[in-house]
Amino acid sequence: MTAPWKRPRALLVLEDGTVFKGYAFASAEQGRALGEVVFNTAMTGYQEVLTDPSYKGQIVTMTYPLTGNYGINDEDMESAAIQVEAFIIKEYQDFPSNWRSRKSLAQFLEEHRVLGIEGIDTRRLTRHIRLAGALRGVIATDTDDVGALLDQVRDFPGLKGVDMVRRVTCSRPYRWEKGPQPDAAWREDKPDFRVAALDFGVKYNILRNLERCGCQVLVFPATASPEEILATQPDGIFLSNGPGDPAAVTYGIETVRKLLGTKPMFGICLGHQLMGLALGGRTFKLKFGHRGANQPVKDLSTGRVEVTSQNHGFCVDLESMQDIPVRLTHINLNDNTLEGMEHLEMPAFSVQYHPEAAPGPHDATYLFERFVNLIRKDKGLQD
Ligand SMILES: NC(=O)CC[C@H](N)C(=O)O
Repeated sequence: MTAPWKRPRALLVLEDGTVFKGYAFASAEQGRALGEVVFNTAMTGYQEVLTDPSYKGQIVTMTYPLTGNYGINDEDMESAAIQVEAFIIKEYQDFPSNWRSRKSLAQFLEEHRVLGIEGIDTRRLTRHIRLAGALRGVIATDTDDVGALLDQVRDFPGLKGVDMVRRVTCSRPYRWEKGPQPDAAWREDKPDFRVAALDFGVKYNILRNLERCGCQVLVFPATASPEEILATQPDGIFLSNGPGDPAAVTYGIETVRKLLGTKPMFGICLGHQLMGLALGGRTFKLKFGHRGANQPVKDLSTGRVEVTSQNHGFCVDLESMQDIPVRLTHINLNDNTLEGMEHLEMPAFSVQYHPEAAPGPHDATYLFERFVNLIRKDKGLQD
């Protein structure tokens, strides 16, 4: 690890011409990284954020000013790799202290060849994004030529209209049991409910939660056909989170449309957005998105407020769902956007936020039990 005062200089150039100066604390030799620059307000959980496939195509900055102090462990991976395009922090702490820590954040970024920079005024950056909206940006350690970097950023297509799911979905089906297994067949010796999960960029903690609730899970690539999925005779269908613009995942929308009503269905985040689109609704891009661990969501049937973990830049348009037979179940208390819905005629429900947390509060884990109860009811095991 290079001493802070010897670290390579790094520039962050945003599409509107704003420039930030900092230092690379990991993978400086990568030279450049391009992506949509977004902020996450969680105070902890950088490992889960870095490995969440929903961040593909994005450069993430943490608003919490000190990062790296508890290192990287073996348990908090949300996928097998780092998914963000680059990582921006205020101050890097290179002396991890935690009983679970196996390596430092810098080592982790180096292993995955992902650029990490520090010394950025992340408060200014976040305030800028809040005013201007999420912006495309480039990080460079290999040049000071702002004009050339600006040209490069402006050539970058951004996320709108781009299918990012293809970059993160699994290449073939697999079974999940305490981790990805090499086979893709149900275990006949297990009585658990059988859930087919469509992998649009699934977070491991969702699969862990399904397992915890008594489900065995087969994970399918996003391009799997409805016939292929139904041929395995699942008891329920799960639609995962994932990166990018939901409207660009046309094949996923088509698959969800065909699967709706066949088996109980539960969607999270991108899965929720795809369900909204499959039902005939619309999605739009939020100004700067919701990313953090303290988003207040109201359960409209109980009036209870949940503090939730979130990571999304797109949203299902509430208005567009008005003539569709769904009940709105959850609403965001910060900006009144749609957070959850339930179909009135089919066993299907979805949420925009993350009941699996990772990182974040566990207020909403009851939704996994709700899914299992829906499966139970469908199988005639419960009224
Ligand atoms: N976490 C997710 O599934 C994100 C969904 C989608 N990519 C969005 O940004 O809105």
